[in-house]
Amino acid sequence: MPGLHNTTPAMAQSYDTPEGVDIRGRYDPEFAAILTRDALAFVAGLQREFRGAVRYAMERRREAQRRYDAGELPRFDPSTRFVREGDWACAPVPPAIADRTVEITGPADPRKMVINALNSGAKVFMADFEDALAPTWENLMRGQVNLRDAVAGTISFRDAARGGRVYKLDERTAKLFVRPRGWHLPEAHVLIDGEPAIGCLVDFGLYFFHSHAAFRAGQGAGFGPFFYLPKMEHSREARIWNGVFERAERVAGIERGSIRATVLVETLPAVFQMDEILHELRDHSAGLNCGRWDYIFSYVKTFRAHPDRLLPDRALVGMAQHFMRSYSHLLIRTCHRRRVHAMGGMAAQIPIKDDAAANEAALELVRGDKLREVRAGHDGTWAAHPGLIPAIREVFEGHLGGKPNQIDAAAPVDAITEEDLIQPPRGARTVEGLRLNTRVGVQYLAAWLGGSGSVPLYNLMEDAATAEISRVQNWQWLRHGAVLDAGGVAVRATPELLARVVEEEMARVQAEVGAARFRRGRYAEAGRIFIRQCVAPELDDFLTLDAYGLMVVHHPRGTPSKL
Ligand SMILES: CC(=O)SCCNC(=O)CCNC(=O)[C@H](O)C(C)(C)COP(=O)(O)OP(=O)(O)OC[C@H]1O[C@@H](n2cnc3c(N)ncnc32)[C@H](O)[C@@H]1OP(=O)(O)O
Ligand SMILES: O=CC(=O)O
Ligand SMILES: [Mg+2]
Repeated sequence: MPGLHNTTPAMAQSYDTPEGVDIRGRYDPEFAAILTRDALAFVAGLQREFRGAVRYAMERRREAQRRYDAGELPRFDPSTRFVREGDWACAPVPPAIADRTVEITGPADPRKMVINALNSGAKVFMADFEDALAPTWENLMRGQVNLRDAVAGTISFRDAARGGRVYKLDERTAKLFVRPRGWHLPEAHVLIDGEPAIGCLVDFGLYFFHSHAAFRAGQGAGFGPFFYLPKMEHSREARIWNGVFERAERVAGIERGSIRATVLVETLPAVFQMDEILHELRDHSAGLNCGRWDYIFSYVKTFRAHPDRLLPDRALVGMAQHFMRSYSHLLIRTCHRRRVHAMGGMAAQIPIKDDAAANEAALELVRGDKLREVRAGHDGTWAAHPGLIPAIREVFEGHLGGKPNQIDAAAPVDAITEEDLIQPPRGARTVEGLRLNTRVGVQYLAAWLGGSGSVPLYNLMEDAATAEISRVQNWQWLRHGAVLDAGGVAVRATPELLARVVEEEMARVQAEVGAARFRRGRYAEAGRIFIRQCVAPELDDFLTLDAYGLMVVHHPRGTPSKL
C-alpha cells in the first residue's frame, strides 16, 4: 500500500501496535503477520473517522424501533422520494463479476472449506465473518490468514483426518467476496483508544490492507476487492460504508469505485430504503441480495410490540408468503432499474448423506426454490454446500440461456405497496413449532459457543440468522400469549410451557447426540441462555451480541496460551 509498509513484530510473543491500539487476543506468529503495525494503523484510522457516525446510526436504529413499538409501521420515506423516482444508475458492473449465477457461501475458516468453496464450480465464493462464523479470536484471525493466502493463490491444507489429503486451489476458482460483521458487533480483542473496535471495520480493514493489490491484479481484473454488507437498516449506514470504501481507496492509492459491494437486504426497515441504499453506494455497488432468513428475524423484531403480526411456525414462513414474495420482487425491480445484480438467497436444505430418497426430495426443494428465483428475475443465487451447485447451475443456466445475468429483462409494471411488504404471514402456530425452535435454538447456541457458526441440524443448514428466528419467535409467542395448537388442543404460550418444553427438548437432544458429547458440549449453558432470551421482558437485539461476552478471552500482552 503506497505510503505504508509492513513491519515485523518488534518483540517475539507480542504484537507491535501503533499508538492507541491494544491487542488483547492470544498472540500467534501467524496472526502477527496479519496484525502488523501498519494494518492496525489503517484499521484505527477507519475507526477514528467513522465511530461517531456508527454510534449515531445505532442510536437512530433504536429510535426507529421505539416508534414501531409505539404502533408506527415501516414505510417509504417521503423525504427521499426524489431518489426513488429519479432516473439514475449505479456504476457499470465490473466484467469479472458479470456472471454470478451461483454463489457458494461459507465461513472464512476452516481453511479446507475455503479451498473447497473456491474450487466448487460456483462463480463466486462469499467468505463469511458473519452469520456463518462464530466470532472467536481464533476463527477471525485464522479467517484473515486464509483469505490472504487464498487471494495470493498460495492457500493449501493437509487433512490428517483424511490420510494426509492435500487441498490446493484449482486452475479456475470462484471470485471472492468477503462479508464482514454487521455494524452492531464490537471486536473486544482489539481496543482502539481504550474501547472495543467496531467488528466490521476490523474484518474489512485487515482483509483490504493485505489483499487489495493481489486481488485487483488477479481476481478482480482491475476491480475489487468485493464485499457483501449485512444487516443494514437504513441508507445512512450504507453512506458510512461508502465513506469507508473511499478512505480505503484513497489510502491505498487505487481508483475510486474499485471496491464493489452487494448489500444484503435482510431487515424489514431496509426494504423501504433499497433505492436510497443503492444511491449512497452507486459508485461502489454490486447490487442487492435477498437475505431471507435475517429478513424473517427482522420482521419479528420490528413488529415485536404488534400482536396482530405474529408469525406462524417457522417452517411455514417461506418465500411463497406474500410479504416475502413482494420483498424479492421489489428488490429485483429496484436492482434492474439501477443496472445491478439482484441476487437470490439461501435455501436451507443441504445434501442428506445416508438416505437417497430424502436427499432427492431435498434437492427437489432446492430446485423449486431456485426456479422460482430465476423466473422472478434474480440474476444469481446462493448455495450452502458444494453438493447443491450442479442442480442450481442447471436451473439458472437453463433459464438464462447463455446470458450471464438478466439485468436487462423488462420489469413487470404492477405496483408493490407498503401493505404488500408487511402483510402478516399465514399459517398455524403449534407447540411442535415451539419445540422445534427450542431444539434447534439450543443446539445452534451450543455449537456457536463452541466456535462453530454454521452447522447441519435435522438435514438443514443452521446459522446465526436461522437461529435468531427460533429465538425471537418463541419470545414473540410468549410475550403476546399466542394460542398454540397441541394436536387439536389449544394451549397458551407461557413461561411455564416453555420451561417444560426446554426440559423435554434438552432430554431429547441429549439422547440424540449422546451423553458424552452432551457433557463435553456447551448444551446446558446454551439451554440457560436460550430460555433467558425467550422470556426476557425486552427482546435482546441479537443473540450473538448478548452471548458474545462468553467467547471473549482476553490475554495479557505477550502471554501465549490457548483460547
Ligand atoms: C442465512 C445465511 O447467512 S446463509 C450464509 C451463511 N451460511 C453458510 O454459509 C453455511 C455454509 N455451509 C456450511 O457451513 C456447511 O455446508 C454445513 C454446516 C451446512 C454442513 O456442513 P457439513 O455437514 O460438515 O458438510 P459435509 O460433511 O456434507 O461436507 C462435505 C464436504 O463439503 C465441504 N463443504 C460443505 N459445505 C461447504 C461450503 N459451504 N463451502 C465449501 N465446502 C463445503 C466440506 O468441507 C467437506 O469437504 P471434504 O469432503 O473435502 O472434507
Ligand atoms: O444472510 C442471509 C440471510 O438469509 O440472513
Ligand atoms: Mg443474514
